[in-house]
Amino acid sequence: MPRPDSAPTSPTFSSAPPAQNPSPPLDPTGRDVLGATDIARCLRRIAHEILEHNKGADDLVVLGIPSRGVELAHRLVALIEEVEGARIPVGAIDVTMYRDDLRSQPTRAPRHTDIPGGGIDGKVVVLVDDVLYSGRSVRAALDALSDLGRPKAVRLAVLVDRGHRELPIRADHVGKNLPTSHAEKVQVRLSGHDGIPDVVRIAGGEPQAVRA
Ligand SMILES: O=P(O)(O)OC[C@H]1O[C@H](OP(=O)(O)OP(=O)(O)O)[C@H](O)[C@@H]1O
Ligand SMILES: O=c1cc[nH]c(=O)[nH]1
Repeated sequence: MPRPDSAPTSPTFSSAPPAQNPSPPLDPTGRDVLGATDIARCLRRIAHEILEHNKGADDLVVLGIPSRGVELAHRLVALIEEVEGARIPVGAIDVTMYRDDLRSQPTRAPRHTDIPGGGIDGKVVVLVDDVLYSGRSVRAALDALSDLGRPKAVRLAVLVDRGHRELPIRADHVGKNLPTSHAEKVQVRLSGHDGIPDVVRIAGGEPQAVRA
């Protein structure tokens, strides 16, 4: 969902076009933990946190991790722009080829990388994703970034941190911390990407009735 005037100018780094996988269905037995209003509120707070930490919008570049991180990145940038009245470079960074589980999941289709015209050298890159779990997607994103340039700093914003990190990675900005069991799955659906109202649902795990 690039903005009309955000077509990247040189340098640009593009891989394959976005894979259009249909969203898997939401688990009808899951429980909704965030709705559209909650998600909007989380994003507004994160936008303010980013500006506060960066002392304004100077040098910011916001990159979403496909797939839903890209929609969230665009939403965050719209909110930051609303506050700052300045255009903020926004794009996407595909992590597929940098994953350490490619051998065990060889069928992952490459997604879309779209680095804004000014590149990332010397910039404060804010990586955006919907869910932070093992941390392996973010690790892959850091590797992908290092092939594209040398940012002054990299920060991480996620809508949901569900815990269970397998790597020493933490988010700087978190919409909602959701303690989960390994057996559960956090399902995020966003109107632009999924064509249904925004929702975060926890699916799977133990049946509600036997939960402590
Ligand atoms: O911290 P991790 O263990 O890496 O898990 C988090 C990642 O998993 C999901 O992406 P997924 O690869 O399932 O693709 P999707 O965004 O298309 O759902 C999610 O969007 C995060 O990117
Ligand atoms: O629960 C999870 C774990 C990883 N990625 C998701 O989108 N949800």
